[in-house]
Amino acid sequence: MTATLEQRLDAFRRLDDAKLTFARRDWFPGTSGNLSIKIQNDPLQFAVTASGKDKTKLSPEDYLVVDQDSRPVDETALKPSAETLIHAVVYKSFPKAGACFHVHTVWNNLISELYFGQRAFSIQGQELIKGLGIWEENARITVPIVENFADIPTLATEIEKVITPEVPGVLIRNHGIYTWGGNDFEAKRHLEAFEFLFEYHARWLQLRQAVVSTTTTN
Ligand SMILES: CSCCC(=O)C(=O)COP(=O)(O)O
Ligand SMILES: [Zn+2]
Repeated sequence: MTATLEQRLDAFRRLDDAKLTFARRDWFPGTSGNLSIKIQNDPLQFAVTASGKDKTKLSPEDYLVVDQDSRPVDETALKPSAETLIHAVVYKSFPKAGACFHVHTVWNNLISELYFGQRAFSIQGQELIKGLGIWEENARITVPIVENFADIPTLATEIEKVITPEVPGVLIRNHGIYTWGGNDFEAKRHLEAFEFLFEYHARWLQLRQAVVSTTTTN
């Protein structure tokens, strides 16, 4: 069965909301980023942003519906995001995922490069970890980091190998983050929590270095 018009319009409207919210935060520099909302699992169909668009703007040609092979379900001149395969990997790995968001920010890029040697970024004891749906006392999370392969099928395969149900995100080195959730509300909350944790950690490292330099020179 294919998605109904009502289901498509609902997904497109939700994508508009998420896109404009993230655009206000400058999370789509240089047309980067892509967003999707799942419409159905069996067979998989999801609405995804069209490739190369200015994601700070709304237009009638912003989204299309694709299938499990990332191919458009309808006749369209629009090209799905170049990274649609990664959204498909997320939905196939986690059938409960209902939305998947990808942004490039300075903070997620800095963290991805700083910790690429360990192939993961870990952080503990931060209140915003609860924003990821993890409520245990003094929780520690580990976000995997993969190489930024230019070949998207290779990148998607690498992502498929490292993503886990415990932590709803993956960093791509010097590229950005993919995060997901049961629906668009949850995926947005996860993205905001991740971005807070990345920025906090990067700023904390800077501040600590400044304090160490001041105390050793005085
Ligand atoms: C100019 S950003 C390079 C491609 C990218 O990483 C991205 O997120 C946007 O690609 P899309 O095809 O979804 O527009
Ligand atoms: Zn990207």
